[in-house]
Amino acid sequence: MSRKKAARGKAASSSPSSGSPAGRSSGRAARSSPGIVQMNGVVHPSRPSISSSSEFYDIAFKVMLVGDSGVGKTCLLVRFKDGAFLAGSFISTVGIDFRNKVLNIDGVKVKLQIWDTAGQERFRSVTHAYYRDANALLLLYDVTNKSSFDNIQAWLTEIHEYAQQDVVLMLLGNKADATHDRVVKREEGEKLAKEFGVPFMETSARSGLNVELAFTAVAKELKHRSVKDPSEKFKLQEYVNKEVKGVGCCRS
Ligand SMILES: Nc1nc2c(ncn2[C@@H]2O[C@H](COP(=O)(O)OP(=O)(O)OP(=O)(O)O)[C@@H](O)[C@H]2O)c(=O)[nH]1
Ligand SMILES: [Mg+2]
Repeated sequence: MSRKKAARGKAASSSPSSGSPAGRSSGRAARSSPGIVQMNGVVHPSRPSISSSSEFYDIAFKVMLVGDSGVGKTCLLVRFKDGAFLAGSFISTVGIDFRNKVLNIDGVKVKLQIWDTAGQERFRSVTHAYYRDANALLLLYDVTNKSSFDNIQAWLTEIHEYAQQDVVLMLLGNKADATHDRVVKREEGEKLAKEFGVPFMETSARSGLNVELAFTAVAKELKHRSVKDPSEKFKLQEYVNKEVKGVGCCRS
């Protein structure tokens, strides 16, 4: 059977490979299932599945959330996974955690294994160990916190040092709902993203603005790269520009 089952887990102290169910199931599948080809940690089944369960998937990718402590990485993931906002007091992530979500991208079930990293400096060495396994990175800053924006350049340096060269990267300006506390303009985010040639959008884990879009765009790009169908044209930047919603527009 070519379908793999998605899992949920926590891996605060485990190593990238031992703590990664996608990695483990990919390896097993590559050895035991004749219809599967494994490339770069990605599982490619050779025939369509007969299952319609959302727990099963065709291809799997690892996505990492990075950025300063407090920018909203955990809230963004919870919003995407559970459709809810984690209100109340701020509980900083310790080490690293992950959640899985399967998306249907043009008829292909794409499993995203999303790693939620700790933004605090003291966990940086843990985060470094996970970069090389990531297929995509969502780099967040907080539009109400100037230093989180100023630190983006340092994050990009770190990404260039530790992540794969072809990693899919997207810059997200989170907390776009907080209009009264905003200190970073959308145009500033756009300018920085342009400078570094990365797609950009503002998000809000609180309102849900562009949250689904951020993950879907990344999933589409990864699926496009892995399928390599010349008849299929997909440009991440164009897709984002077309689909992105502005503050005060609507819930996503
Ligand atoms: N207004 C607003 N607040 C948000 C949003 N996202 C997160 N927050 C708040 O920001 C604080 C930090 O959110 P987290 O998601 O825990 O931040 P984090 O990036 O995971 O932080 P670390 O785990 O320390 O790296 C919490 O108090 C959240 O309620 C958002 O979109 N809008
Ligand atoms: Mg967190």
